[in-house]
Amino acid sequence: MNTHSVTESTSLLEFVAAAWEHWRYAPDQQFWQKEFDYPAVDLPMALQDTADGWYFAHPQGQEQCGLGAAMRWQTTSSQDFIDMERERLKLLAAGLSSKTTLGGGFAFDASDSHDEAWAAFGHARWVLPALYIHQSEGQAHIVVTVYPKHFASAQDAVQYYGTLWAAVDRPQRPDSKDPVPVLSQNMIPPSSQWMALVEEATAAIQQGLLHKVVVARRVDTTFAAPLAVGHLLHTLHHHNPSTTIFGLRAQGQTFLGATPELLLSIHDHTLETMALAGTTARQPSASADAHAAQMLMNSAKNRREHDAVVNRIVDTLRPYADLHVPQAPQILTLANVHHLWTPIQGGVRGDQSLWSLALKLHPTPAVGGEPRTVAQQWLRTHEGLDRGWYAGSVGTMDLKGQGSLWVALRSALVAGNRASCYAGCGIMHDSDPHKELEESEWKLQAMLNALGVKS
Ligand SMILES: C=C(O[C@@H]1C=C(C(=O)O)C=C[C@H]1O)C(=O)O
Repeated sequence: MNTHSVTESTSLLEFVAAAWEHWRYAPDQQFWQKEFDYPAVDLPMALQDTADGWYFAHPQGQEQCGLGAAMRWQTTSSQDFIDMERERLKLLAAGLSSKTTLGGGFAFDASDSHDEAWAAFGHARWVLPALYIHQSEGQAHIVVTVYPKHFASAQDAVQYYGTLWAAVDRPQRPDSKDPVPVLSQNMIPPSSQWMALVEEATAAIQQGLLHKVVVARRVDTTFAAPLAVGHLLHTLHHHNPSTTIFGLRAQGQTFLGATPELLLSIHDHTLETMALAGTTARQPSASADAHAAQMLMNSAKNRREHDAVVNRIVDTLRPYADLHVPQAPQILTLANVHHLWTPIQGGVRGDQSLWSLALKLHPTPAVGGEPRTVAQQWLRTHEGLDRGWYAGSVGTMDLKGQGSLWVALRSALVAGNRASCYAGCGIMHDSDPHKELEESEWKLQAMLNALGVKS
């Protein structure tokens, strides 16, 4: 970690105070960092108690959480989309450890004008957390990063870190089991209108304007009391153990979900990504479930929908990596649905960072369409929905430019007692609007079940 002259034996808050005092005599050292180990804590609950933070839980059991901000980058206008590649290099030059982890992501459409509902998140948002916690197997590893310039005094700094630490270091709280009653529910757009939109998409494809487009819808639910996001994250994890659970908080609002789809990860010059497209519902009996998966595998419409994603990913990444692409998809089975899935790996040539390659990939035709710019334009003029960060990307990256970004699916924006859940479906020339509506409902279930709401 970064050098500092504060002794190893100091407690977290003593370190914060000492960092501020030392900085007055060594102002050239902008950041002060310290690592320590601690018994595992309830990170979803810590996130719930912190207005600004992020959380990821991985299927293999590791959790990552950032609380508060030592530095924050956020863009509210599409003109100045943040170049995190440049910011990453600046942080390295400032002497921060290359293992320093940032969390954040970006909206689906960088040129979209966002609804008020998404204002807290902006177009893109990355945070270097004041407290970073990585934990697995009952052990937490904590990194404190202090940027003393933000604080008028050591006391100010101690107060800020003290509040964050209080959210972490507290007794286990009982998890509320009862769902919060629903007051009202609103489909955006109403089902019949959404099916008409799917028909329009099909017509545009039949006319040859585009090959595929993913059309989304939203369900807004108002509850009788504020939602507890810590509890929601626990429930999502419990119901969807093979997905990546994410929660991002900005100004007390939370964007959270259980995504099965990796946009891109890069570690040690090896990249991983996937094509995930083509969907069918799970069935109650084992034999019917296996039959449903086989039908999906044999479905010409789903295979074409899937191949559009594989081909786009391969064409985009081939100039930068030696790719291994399986000949045929496999079945990925989740709590509510089966998907067609092609995992793709590759050796990255040169120094391509996560950020630079992810921006080339996003949005894949799994959430946007093909051709990409035509589909984006079609969605802007027809979908009539501000997706915000839904189908955008969320993840973590370190200062070496490594990390993982997921496609923000099976997700909801939660603010107080309101939740907006999103889902979309890949439309091809032969899509049936009724079937697509049904498919969007299976996808919505991941969030609605966690909220205790029947779709
Ligand atoms: C767009 C969503 O999911 C995407 C679309 C899929 C499909 O059309 O079959 C499958 C997986 C995801 O890539 C969503 O969940 O909202």
